[in-house]
Amino acid sequence: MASSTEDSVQVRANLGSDSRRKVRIVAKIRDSTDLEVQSSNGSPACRIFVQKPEPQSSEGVTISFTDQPTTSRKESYKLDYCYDQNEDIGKMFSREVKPLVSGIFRGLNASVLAYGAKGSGKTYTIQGSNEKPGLGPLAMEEILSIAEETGSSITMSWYEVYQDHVYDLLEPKRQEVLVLEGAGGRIQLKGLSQIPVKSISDFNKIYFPACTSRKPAQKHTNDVPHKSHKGLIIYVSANDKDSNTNLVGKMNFVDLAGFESTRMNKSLYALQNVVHALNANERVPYRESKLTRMLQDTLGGTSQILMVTCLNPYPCQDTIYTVSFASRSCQVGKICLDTKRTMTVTRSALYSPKSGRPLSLSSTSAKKHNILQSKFMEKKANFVSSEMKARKLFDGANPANSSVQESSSSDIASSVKHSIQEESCLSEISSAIVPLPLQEEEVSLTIASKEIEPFPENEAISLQNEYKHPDITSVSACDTTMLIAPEEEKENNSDSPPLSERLRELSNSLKSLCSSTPLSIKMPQESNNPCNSQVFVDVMEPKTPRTEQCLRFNDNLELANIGTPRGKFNLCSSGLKNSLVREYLRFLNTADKEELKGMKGIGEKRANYILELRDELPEPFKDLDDLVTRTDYD
Ligand SMILES: Nc1ncnc2c1ncn2[C@@H]1O[C@H](COP(=O)(O)OP(=O)(O)OP(=O)(O)O)[C@@H](O)[C@H]1O
Repeated sequence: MASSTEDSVQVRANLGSDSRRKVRIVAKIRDSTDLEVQSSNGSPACRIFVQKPEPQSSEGVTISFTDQPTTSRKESYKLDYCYDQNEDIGKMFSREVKPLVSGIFRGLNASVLAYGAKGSGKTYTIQGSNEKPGLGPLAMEEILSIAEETGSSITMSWYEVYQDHVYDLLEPKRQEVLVLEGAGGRIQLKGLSQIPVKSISDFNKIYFPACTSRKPAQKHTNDVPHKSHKGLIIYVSANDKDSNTNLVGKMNFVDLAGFESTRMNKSLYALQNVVHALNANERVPYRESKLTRMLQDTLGGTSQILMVTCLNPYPCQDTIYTVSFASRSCQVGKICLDTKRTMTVTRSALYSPKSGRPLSLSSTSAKKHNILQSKFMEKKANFVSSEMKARKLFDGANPANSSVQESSSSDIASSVKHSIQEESCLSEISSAIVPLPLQEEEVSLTIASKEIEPFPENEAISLQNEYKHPDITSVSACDTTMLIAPEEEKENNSDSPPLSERLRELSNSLKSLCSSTPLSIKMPQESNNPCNSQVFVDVMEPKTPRTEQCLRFNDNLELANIGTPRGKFNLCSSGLKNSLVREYLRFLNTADKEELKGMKGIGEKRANYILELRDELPEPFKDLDDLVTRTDYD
């Protein structure tokens, strides 16, 4: 067991200057392997620099990279702390994890998550080995020693999450575990074994063979790498003498799947959103994946959370992405100017508002671009029919629907104007965003970063006016964060509507758009209709047409026929509709009953059905079709 003079330092309590944040985020730089040292010839192409504050300072560290391969710009990222190659896991345990242990004996929960690119040291950090135990075994040792003194009992579980299914790793048959949500949001892991642990040698005998046995829970095809998350849960059952009650606390140590910015694991993506929402004090989208659902009670409420961002010593694009994500989650709601020219607005920019997916910074070849484009087009074509089906949800339910249909285009326009403006301001960036087809368990996105130029001066001025931020001078690749940033600024402003209100506004706009759509957009089956091909031209076009950017609403827009301004809007706005659909789905996946009922067209009955459906479906609503089948009930 590592000991350190810093044992007593309650680093956990230090979440930088922002006390609202729930998740402490530290980095750990892995030791270089001999091979890495040899192949770099002593002068690696890119290095990590860590600038640390004074030892007792509450300021975080600043991480930067030399010769950033993807952006050729010098960015710096702030985190709560960074453990360099000279600082071992024992030291990290003493400073970060040990202070959490006493809370577990008081009935609190905690999560320690290791996140990072492939091979960055996540398993080393969480599990370690018999010789060099990681944070999990070190915590178990500490917990066992306290349990001995206090007479508490300790049990453990060991699980794997693969392709949105949870498996019991202590069961030889790798039985599937059901994640159930009980009263008061209590998570029950049905079928997960929990075995008593009396000593650390007992634990090591169980844990390390289980760690090394990489027998997959399910059959994996040869071409898909086995990327799973593994978690160790340590349960403490302690007797509280004062109240004579039994307190149960648990600690969840999760070794997350290796991260690749170009092929994002779906549950990792969901976890990123959860971490971000926790730190930003926003509604937390736990239901977006099995992993986040099952972690809900060790992440939510009074839980203590530590995220360890593992870094390869010779950074690559994934390393920069990892640090960038971690830093954004650390800095939510703040704006930091990294260079004279560039601005990073740190907000929930884990995904592009246009694609709803995470962004990465690699370049894409033209060939791949074309293949993806056509797949993307297919998806968009389906979207038109989903959109039509989605109308069913509202048409039947909303007695006032006719008035929605009859509402003038200028009404619709004013309600979505803000979104359109945001979107059009982003068109330069979004033009370089190429969504890859969805894998069963992965979402992917690549940005051809080289194609992204800083915004022209006049657009920066328009952003400055629109978002009332004097520091905006230009925006470039990494700064896609700013797409959502204005909202964060508004959230900080007490006069501004909360996020839920904005989502409601967006969804109402969606309904208005859906209601008016048939007037100008025909169903895709009518393939000889020239209107359809025009719609798809818009969909296919990888570079958002400049005209869209210029297309502002005008009070005299006429109701639709394809040649009118309204018709043109319908043709050009599929991106907007798509974006609204995504916002709406996000709302449906996370809103509580009262919020659902606040939506036009959703009453008590529909809200109940949506909530039931959310519980029944193995994953969140991904498409409006997911709702349609159930909305036929009335
Ligand atoms: N701090 C460290 N000191 C020495 N060796 C390390 C350290 N961290 C990791 N390693 C070694 O680096 C290699 C990769 O580490 P590890 O398997 O933990 O990475 P990982 O991020 O879990 O990989 P994957 O994404 O494939 O699961 C292993 O051989 C491990 O022993």
